[in-house]
Amino acid sequence: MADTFYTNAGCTLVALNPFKPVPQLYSPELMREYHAAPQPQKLKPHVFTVGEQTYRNVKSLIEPVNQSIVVSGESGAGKTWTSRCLMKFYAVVAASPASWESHKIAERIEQRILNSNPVMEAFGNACTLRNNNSSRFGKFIQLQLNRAQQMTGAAVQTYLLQKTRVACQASSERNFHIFYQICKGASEDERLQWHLPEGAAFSWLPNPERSLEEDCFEVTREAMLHLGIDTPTQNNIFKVLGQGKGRESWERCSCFLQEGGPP
Ligand SMILES: Nc1ncnc2c1ncn2[C@@H]1O[C@H](COP(=O)(O)OP(=O)(O)OP(=O)(O)O)[C@@H](O)[C@H]1O
Repeated sequence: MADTFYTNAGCTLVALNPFKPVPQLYSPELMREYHAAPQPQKLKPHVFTVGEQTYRNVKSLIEPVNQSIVVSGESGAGKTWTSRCLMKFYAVVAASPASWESHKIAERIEQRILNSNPVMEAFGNACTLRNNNSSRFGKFIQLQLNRAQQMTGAAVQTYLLQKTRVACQASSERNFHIFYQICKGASEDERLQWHLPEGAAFSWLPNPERSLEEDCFEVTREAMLHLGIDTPTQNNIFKVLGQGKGRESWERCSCFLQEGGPP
């Protein structure tokens, strides 16, 4: 009721999911305010305080020591959101190189880091009963800084992807977003190539009528392009996904499942 979504519990920041947009809480101006504050912990509790404190820990030590932030909580608590927020924060604060050329390189790295989110989410997230955009995998994101604390790269390691969702979904849940994205977003030509007849229903793509903001194929394609996955490679990927939706593959999948083999 007070619109206060963060509080401290010892050294842990507790975040409450507002379940509504609160743009002023994540503006670049606020990021810079926490970044410039002499003592950010004296400002209101915020995920930017954690981000800044961690950044300063790397900076202040003579021999830099790796820093980790653990984001945990139940499904729908806001972990994905919080991780995205931290990545945006570092993209702003860890990118003020001196020369124009290095500024351009830093900008490209940031863009790639941020573009990894829609791709990971299209292929690894799905609509569940608890969360329309639920991550069905865990991830370890590593942001790499150089000695001047500028972002020079990132690596993402994923684990425990819920592969069985491809073939089995609980009622009222959906398959991975990417399948709905290609079904809804493919052009007539692509439909032919990817074996997606207009208006066809697929037994393992339940609840396609639900229209989610995550169904946007264009965003995924654009992000893939920025990550260096060119259009012919993308087409091959989507073709495999489209072909996998045929009845025969589905039957083979369910057969495997019944026999206890890999889906
Ligand atoms: N700080 C926030 N401000 C506004 N909306 C938020 C915020 N945090 C979360 N949300 C909303 O809540 C939804 C669920 O959050 P999120 O997907 O981050 O949960 P999660 O903990 O990653 O869940 P899962 O474990 O299922 O992947 C988001 O899609 C978003 O709409």
